[in-house]
Amino acid sequence: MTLLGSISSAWDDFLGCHLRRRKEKRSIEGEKPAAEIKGELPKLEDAPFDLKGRKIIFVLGGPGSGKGTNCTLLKDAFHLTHLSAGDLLRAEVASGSPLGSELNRMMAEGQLVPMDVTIHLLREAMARAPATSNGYLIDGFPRQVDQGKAFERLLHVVPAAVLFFDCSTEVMTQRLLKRGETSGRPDDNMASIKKRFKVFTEQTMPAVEYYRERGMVVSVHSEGKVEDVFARAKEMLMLRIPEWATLADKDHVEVNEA
Ligand SMILES: Nc1ncnc2c1ncn2[C@@H]1O[C@H](COP(=O)(O)OP(=O)(O)O)[C@@H](O)[C@H]1O
Ligand SMILES: O=c1ccn([C@@H]2O[C@H](COP(=O)(O)OP(=O)(O)O)[C@@H](O)[C@H]2O)c(=O)[nH]1
Repeated sequence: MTLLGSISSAWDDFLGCHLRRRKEKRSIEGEKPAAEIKGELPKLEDAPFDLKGRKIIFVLGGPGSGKGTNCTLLKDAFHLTHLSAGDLLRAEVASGSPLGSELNRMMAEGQLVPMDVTIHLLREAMARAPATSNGYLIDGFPRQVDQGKAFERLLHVVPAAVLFFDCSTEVMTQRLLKRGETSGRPDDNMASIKKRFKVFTEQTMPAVEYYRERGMVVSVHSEGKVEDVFARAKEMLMLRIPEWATLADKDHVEVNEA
């Protein structure tokens, strides 16, 4: 078994312990014993998360569709907490932990990392939100139906909406190649981009469809100027969550309505 396979097994095992309350030990072939790898694993808590009245918005869309760009603008407009799952993972990589180096390898390949890592990082970051925060923009998560279900089940919360940025593959490719000139991200190159599109189509789009069937998707066409896309996203969110209209920066609202 490869190290990655071993780690995945350990992760599955670990999650299983929490979800099924079943303890199971597996020996790891390769560089590290299971116990040592498990020592690096996050502890997933299966307990209600106190939202303090805040709403959760999942923000989805293909790689380069504009999730991060719009979350940065929306967070300021509505005084929200923006949590990018990818940024949280990249911070773990930057920490230099052994877990981080495995994550880096998976991300450079465009693969999805085990969800207990992302859910753990998101939960911790959500708990650190300032008291002034009105809600959470969870950017780039869930990447699969099961990830979304696990998030809801483990935190005992239901998102208020799923903001979906709809963009053509051609435009996303151009943006990512341009971003790759300065981002320093190991996955902003043509080979990784192709793999990420495949994962998006095969694994993340079914999650978007799952939420669409639940009537939760707010779809925004994300081609065109940044300010236009942002105006559309903001308007759609205010329609979906009317109380946020009163939170929005009044100048912006007046400009958009003119
Ligand atoms: N409307 C837009 N027009 C042109 N470039 C954009 C637009 N929105 C985002 N970008 C650029 O495209 C790249 C990808 O956007 P980003 O927000 O990082 O997407 P994602 O978070 O979905 O991967 C970034 O370099 C960003 O500056
Ligand atoms: O919930 C998540 C979010 C991100 N990723 C990984 O992080 C990478 C970058 O994701 P991000 O959302 O930062 O960027 P995008 O691909 O949307 O531009 C993905 O390709 C995955 O390898 C993941 O596995 N699970």
